[in-house]
This record gives sequence, C-alpha cells and structure tokens, in this order.
Amino acid sequence: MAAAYVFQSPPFCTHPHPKPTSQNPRFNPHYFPIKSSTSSDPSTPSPPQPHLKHRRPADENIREEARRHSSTHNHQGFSAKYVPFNPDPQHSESYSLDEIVYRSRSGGLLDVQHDMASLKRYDGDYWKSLFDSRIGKTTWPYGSGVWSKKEWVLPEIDSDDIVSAFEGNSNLFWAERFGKQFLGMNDLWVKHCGISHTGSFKDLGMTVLVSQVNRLRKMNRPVVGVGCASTGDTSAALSAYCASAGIPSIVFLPANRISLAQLVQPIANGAFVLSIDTDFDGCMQLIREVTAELPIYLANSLNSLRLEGQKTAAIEILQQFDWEVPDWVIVPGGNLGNIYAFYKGFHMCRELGLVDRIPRLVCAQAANANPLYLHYKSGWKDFKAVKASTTFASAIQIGDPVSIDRAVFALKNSNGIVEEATEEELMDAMAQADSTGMFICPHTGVALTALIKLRNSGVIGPTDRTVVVSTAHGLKFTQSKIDYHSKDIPDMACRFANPPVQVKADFGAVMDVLKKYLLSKDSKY
Ligand SMILES: Cc1ncc(COP(=O)(O)O)c(C=O)c1O
Ligand SMILES: N[C@@H](CCOP(=O)(O)O)C(=O)O
Repeated sequence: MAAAYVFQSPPFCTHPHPKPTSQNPRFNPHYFPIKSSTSSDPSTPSPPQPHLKHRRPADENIREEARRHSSTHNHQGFSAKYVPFNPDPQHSESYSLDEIVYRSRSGGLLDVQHDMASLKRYDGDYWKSLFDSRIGKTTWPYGSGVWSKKEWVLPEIDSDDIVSAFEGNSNLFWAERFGKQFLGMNDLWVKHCGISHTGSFKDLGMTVLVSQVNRLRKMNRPVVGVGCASTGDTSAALSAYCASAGIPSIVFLPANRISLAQLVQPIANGAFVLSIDTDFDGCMQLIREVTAELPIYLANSLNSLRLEGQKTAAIEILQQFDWEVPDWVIVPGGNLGNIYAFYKGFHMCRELGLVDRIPRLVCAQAANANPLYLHYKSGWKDFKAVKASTTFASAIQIGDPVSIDRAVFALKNSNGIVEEATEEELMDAMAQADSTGMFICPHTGVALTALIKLRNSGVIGPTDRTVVVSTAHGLKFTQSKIDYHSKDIPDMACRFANPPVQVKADFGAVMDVLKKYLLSKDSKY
C-alpha cells in the first residue's frame, strides 16, 4: 500500500510589517496602497491620485508593473489569521493562513479573522474612496472586484502570487419590470454574480483560494493539487483558476446530477474529473477523507479562505448603492457558505464605519433540499441533515451543509429569515423573471420565490429596497428551461411556458399565426 502523505504544519507567519509612524500613521507611504497627497490634516484621507497615462513601459505587463511597485506598496501592516469560528472570548487558538488547516482543534469550523485594530486606523470614508478609486481599472490586481478590497481579503499576499480573472464588479440590475408587474415593488435589484468568468459567484472565492495555493506552492508547501466536491459551479471555478496558474485540479462530481454545461467546464480546463455514483454529500465526505490523506488542498467552502472572496459581493452591493444599505438581501443556500460570506461582508462594512447598519438576510432553499429551512422552522432546535431529493436547482441539492453553523450565526445576527421553494414555484419564478428580460438560473428562481412569498405576506414592503442575489448564469441551466417551455415536466403546469410555434414555410400560414399573435397582444389591431 502506498504510504499516506502527511502534511507538516509550517510555523506561524512571521512576516515583518513596518509600523506606522507615531506622528502620522495615515501618511506613511509604506502603508498606502495608493499614493497619499501631502495634505496636512491626518483625519482626512487624501483622494486617490489619478494614474498617469502611459506610465507602464510598452514591454512591461500589468503583473510586472505591480511587481515594480510592490516594494513601496506591499507592506501596509494589515494581517489575518485562522481562528475557530465563533469562539468563546477566552480562546487562544489561531493559525497562520500559510498553514494547511481546515478545522479547529475541536473539529469545528474556522474563520479568517482580520486585525481589525489595524484596519480601524483608517476611517470609513478612507475605505470608501480607496475602493471606489479602483473600480473599472486594469491595475493589477485591483481591477478585480475581489482584489480591489485586498486589504480586507488577503492583506499579506504578494500581488505577484494572485491568480485572478478580474472577477467581481458584477452588475446590479434594476429589476424594474419584474418588480412592478409581479410584486408592486419599485426598488428591486438583482445582483448578477453569475455574470462572471466561469458563470457563477464561485469565482469570487476561488481567486482567493487558488492565489493562496499559488503562494503555498512557491513556499514549497506540500500541495500537489487542489480538489473539491461539487454540484457543478465550484468545480468549474476551481478548474479554471487552477488551469490559469498551472496547478493540477481534481474534482469529485455526483454522476448524472449536474448540468452538461457545468460538466464540460472542468473537462475543458484540464481537471482530473471523477464522476462518482453518489450525491453531493457523498462526494463531500469522500473529498474530506482524501484531502486528509493526500497533498490535495481542499477547495470547498469548508475552507474559510473561500468566504473571504465571496464576502466582497456584499461590499460591492453597498458600493453600488453609493454606500446606502438595502433593506433586504436574499441569497439561495446549499452548502451555506455564501449566506455567511454576505453577512461577514456587511458586518465588516459596519464595523469599519462605511455604513451604520446591515440589511436583513433571507436564505432561500429548494423544498427538496431544505435542512436549513426545517431547522429555522423548528426554532433553531436540533439541526438534522436530510437526504436531498432531485431538484431543478441542482447546484443546491445538498442535505448536509458544511457551513450550517455559519448560516445560523448569519441569520440570527441579521434578524434573518429562511424560506423554501417547491419545484413548481422556482420554475415559475424563473420563467416569469426571464419573461421580463433576465435569463436566470433555477437557484435564482428559488430566491425570487422567497421574495414573492415574503412580499405576499407583507413582510417585505412595496418600497423596501431589496436585492436578490443571482448566483449562476442561466446559460448553464438551459435544459431546465427547455423542459419547462416544452411543458415536458411531469406534474407541473408550466404556466408561463412559451413554446415555439411550428409553421409551414408558406406566406399565408405565417401571416395567420402572426395576426393571431398580434391580436392577442393588442385589442386595437
Ligand atoms: C448556483 C448556486 N447557487 C447557490 C449555491 C449555494 O451556495 P452555498 O453553497 O454557499 O450556500 C450554489 C452552491 O452551493 C450554487 O452553485
Ligand atoms: N454549489 C456548490 C456546492 C459546493 O459548495 P462549496 O461552496 O462548499 O464549494 C458547487 O457548485 O459545487
């Protein structure tokens, strides 16, 4: 039998960081990711300076340019470490992010804890103007929506180690017609996290995780490859970011349970793909066992690094509203890392003075895979995993979510709500949204169903500013739309189906069907 690989824990990170000067911490140039002005008022952060045109020599790429600047810009004194998730105040357990560790000593979840005291040396206005200054630029790595918040994500990583597709900065869509027509709402928004490099929000977390792996490999840590269990989106993101960095990726997929578009993504990106005859929970169990034995780094959201990237979507929403806080944010939940990531992003903005409150969070689950919903309905008593049944929202067909504790924490601390959606409800909601110009995934249909229910019961008011998080691109789930619009789903009325009309190649026949159609649209015709 082959000998098992054993991870060795490296010592804690001991990078030296220059300390701010006692006279004026704000204007120590080593602390500034961008140049400070010569303003003499230390309480007012200077506005970022515009970049000079043509400052990069023609034969230098953006990564090399960042490297040239790194000696002056890389040491800002911020740091982060792993700590047990929601520990008791007396805890002293912590790990460097350069260690390979996914669980606390007691077997609980970990969290990335930032040195908030050092971040608090800068006020909320400073952070807002810094983040705002980076949007839409190509400066490495800040052109990424995730890395534009680098100081709050992985402050100590060298920009040269970052693996990024300039993810994030996804559009926040004003769902004008859907809001007005179906809900009587005028301030409804959809955050299109699925309009992204690999077509889902997973890119936000994966750029962080794979960048850290890139760093670990350069430090000669024992990481031969990176692995995940997946319902299709994590594997797509993992394989793309690994391929971009030349790192082997290994993905465990539940056989015949993910869409074809999702399956082809890791295949095309050169991942080692195992199609396993079990469900997602079975794959998750296997990858946990395998990563404990082999030098394969675990990329699922059990690994708290992922959530550091995902939390930037929450910060981005605030930024897109010019730092005004929406009333509600609705997120579809499966393995339940993302709902906590949203909470963490909002909470950090409040703690660091960018906003004065956080939105109420709603987590939406498919009724066929609803362990969190059942737990919520029981008054948060005795969580029980379930056997998840097949759902069109296949990426959230998860019965034993690894981040259950994180999700409960996020919901309890945001006055949150959990809702569920039946198959018919989620498919109808998806079809209705598509009919107003969106092209959403079934998981977003789950979130919209939650909104419809909460709006109908009056919990969400007509003028409440509400954001629905769309987690994947609809193009990954075309088969579900084809089934719906073909009315090809047993026991489903498919009320909003819009099947194509078969017509002969004949002028009269075409005119007949067109007249009938126009009549149905316009009574004056
Ligand atoms: C498209 C999509 N939406 C929602 C989710 C749920 O996210 P989480 O597992 O973080 O709850 C996932 C993955 O689980 C997903 O792939
Ligand atoms: N929907 C996910 C399920 C795994 O979630 P993760 O966030 O823990 O990686 C997927 O696409 O695989």
